[in-house]
Amino acid sequence: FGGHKAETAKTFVVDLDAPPLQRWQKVVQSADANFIQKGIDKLLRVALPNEALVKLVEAIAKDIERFIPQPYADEIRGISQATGIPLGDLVISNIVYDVSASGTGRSKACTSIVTTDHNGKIYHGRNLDYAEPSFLKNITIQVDFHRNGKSLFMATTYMGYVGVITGSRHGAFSISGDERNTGKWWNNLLAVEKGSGFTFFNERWILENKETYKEALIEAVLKPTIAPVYYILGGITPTEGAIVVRNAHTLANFTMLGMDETHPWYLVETNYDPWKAPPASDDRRDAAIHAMNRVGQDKMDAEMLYKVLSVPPVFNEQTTYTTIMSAADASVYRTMIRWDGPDY
Ligand SMILES: CCCCCCCCCCCCCCCC(=O)NCCO
Repeated sequence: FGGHKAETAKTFVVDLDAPPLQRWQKVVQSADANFIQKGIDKLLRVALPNEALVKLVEAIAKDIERFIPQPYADEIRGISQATGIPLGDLVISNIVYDVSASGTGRSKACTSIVTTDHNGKIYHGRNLDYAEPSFLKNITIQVDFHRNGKSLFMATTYMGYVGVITGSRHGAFSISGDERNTGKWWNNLLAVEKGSGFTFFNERWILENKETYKEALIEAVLKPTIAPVYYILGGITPTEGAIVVRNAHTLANFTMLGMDETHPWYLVETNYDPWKAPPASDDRRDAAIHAMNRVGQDKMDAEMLYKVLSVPPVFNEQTTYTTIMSAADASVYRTMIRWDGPDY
């Protein structure tokens, strides 16, 4: 692909003990607000193609006190104050997944893999694929969330996006979210009104508040989300890995490491239910399985997992970044911005 090289994403510290309004100031002070504003405009046009939906989402974004929970509301407000990007645009960008994920969605692509090496060490890798990838590549960052003066968890996000789609809490668990396009966007909006959690605010909440893999898994299974989603979790011992398939309010299904007889040492999730065959038009799952089996458990490590996630079409024109993490080993957390992908 292309002639460019992947680059390591820059890391910023966000101090959870600082007031929410100020937490992201150092992160966004280097941001090109004009570039982000233009990118948001393009991204929202693709993600929210329906005029009725746009109007409803604008109404939600105006009523930030009612719909957006703390501390996220104040964090987004602080980013708006620091950059001059209108608050409503930032709110909509931060909840775009929840209000748009549906069976009528645009192209689907994202891959998460949890694997064990021959010693039982867990590696968790993911490709984050989304609309407007060249914009998103430009704003991809790693965030080292601190509490009590110490690193609590690492996450990969986009500048201005305060939810977490990919993250690892040291010595405990890692988690990634893949889009599940099974619902209807109007049901997602009704769920906002009912007070369910925004999917990637929930994921961040789990990273901030749950101290073990087991606790994180229970939360991912039980906590209602606004949109359907696949949460993929990795732990720190050889059997700790799971795909949690959520239908917004309820659990749809659950697969654990070891359950698949053909490859008990790893789990692969793209954007399709594990018990159904993926569509022939977008079979990234079998491509990933084939690549994992070619490497084999004996040779599996962080570098090999990165190579698996670099095999087309697992790696594709919408891939913005690849993160490799291992909750048991804080030295393994690396996000590569995929400038080596095909131009979008
Ligand atoms: C102010 C910040 C602007 C950035 C907005 C970024 C929005 C990103 C939303 C990402 C949602 C990710 C869903 C999971 C990934 C996935 O499965 N992708 C395939 C389906 O599109």
